[in-house]
Amino acid sequence: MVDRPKLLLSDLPLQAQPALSRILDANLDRAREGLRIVEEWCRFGLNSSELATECKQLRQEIAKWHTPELRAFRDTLGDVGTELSHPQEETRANIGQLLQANLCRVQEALRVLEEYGKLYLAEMGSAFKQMRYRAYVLETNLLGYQRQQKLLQSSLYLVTSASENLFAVVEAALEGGLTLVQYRDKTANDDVRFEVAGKLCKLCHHYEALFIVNDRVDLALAVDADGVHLGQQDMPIATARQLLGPHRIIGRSTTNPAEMQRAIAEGADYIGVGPVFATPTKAEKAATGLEYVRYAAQNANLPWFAIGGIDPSNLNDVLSAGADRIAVVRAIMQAEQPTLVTQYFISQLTRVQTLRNYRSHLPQSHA
Ligand SMILES: Cc1ncc(COP(=O)(O)OP(=O)(O)O)c(N)n1
Ligand SMILES: Cc1ncsc1CCOP(=O)(O)O
Ligand SMILES: [Mg+2]
Repeated sequence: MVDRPKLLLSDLPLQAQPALSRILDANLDRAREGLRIVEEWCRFGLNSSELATECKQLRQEIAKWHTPELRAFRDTLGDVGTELSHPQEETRANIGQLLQANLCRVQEALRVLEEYGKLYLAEMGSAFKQMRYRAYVLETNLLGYQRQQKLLQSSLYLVTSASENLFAVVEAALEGGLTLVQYRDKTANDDVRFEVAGKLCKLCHHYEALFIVNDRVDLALAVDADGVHLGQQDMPIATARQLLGPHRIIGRSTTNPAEMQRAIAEGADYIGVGPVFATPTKAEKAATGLEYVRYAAQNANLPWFAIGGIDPSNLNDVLSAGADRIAVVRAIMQAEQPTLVTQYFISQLTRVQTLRNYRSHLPQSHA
């Protein structure tokens, strides 16, 4: 038996009853529909029973307030607002936008229910205020979960270098299927960095790729990036976590097992492993060689990216040493055809990941 609150519609002035009921009815519908749309993605897109359950519980709680008394005033034909829609409602560029739009719709509807609900029944206002906060938490958790999932799915990481064709090259790589980009510019002024990072962030999000900022937590926050990459000389992970909150990604560079273990203990979401080979992009850092890649393959229990001097000609050596994720600068930033190089890297990385995954499911005697 659903425990329905007792509504006191008859206590209201007569002329206000239909309008108030229609507002509540329409917004109860709106909130429930929006949540259903988000729930479907949590369930089928993210396979997250936790997030899907939260959507469902919120929906069910809202449904308790959707009484026959309220529905009785529904007058769809007489609703002057059914024709009104914003052009943005007609198109959704990607899942991120679709989720954002529907979460926003849910939060707006909950706010309307909170305010008009107070005229209806005192408890309704406070009940919907609680639900509105739950919707905010849901949004943050969903965003964080999406980021971690995307990170796990990313096998190729483009770290940018200053270039006249920066946006064209990054877009070409995104066209090739790239899902993880780091903005790295060691020399530009802050005003330039801010402008470029903001534009790159938008570009990456348009392609549903993650956007990470090198070194600078403040810049990452300023442009609403998905996270930050910190080297051994950059700020401690714990401090960055405090500033960025629990749902953004923090990466750490490592060059040896001790740094790797420390980064894991400190709560990094991923690590860089290298420079594997000597590279002019990071000339001051000695190469770790493939030995450290082998160590990472055996010991790292978080996503790790082999980095440093990797290109199509030596990719196989890195993969044979156990890597299944790589990060590159020059191989894409200086490529004549960044889309093709990206596609080549991703196809090779996917091949080894599929093979290793298959082998890991074989009985020991066949592996
Ligand atoms: C994925 C990834 N790994 C390592 C690094 C290097 O970071 P850091 O040691 O801080 O050096 P700079 O990039 O800041 O010169 C990286 N950026 N990305
Ligand atoms: C930033 C960084 N950190 C370790 S190696 C490296 C640069 C890698 O650049 P490239 O792919 O051009 O060798
Ligand atoms: Mg750094």
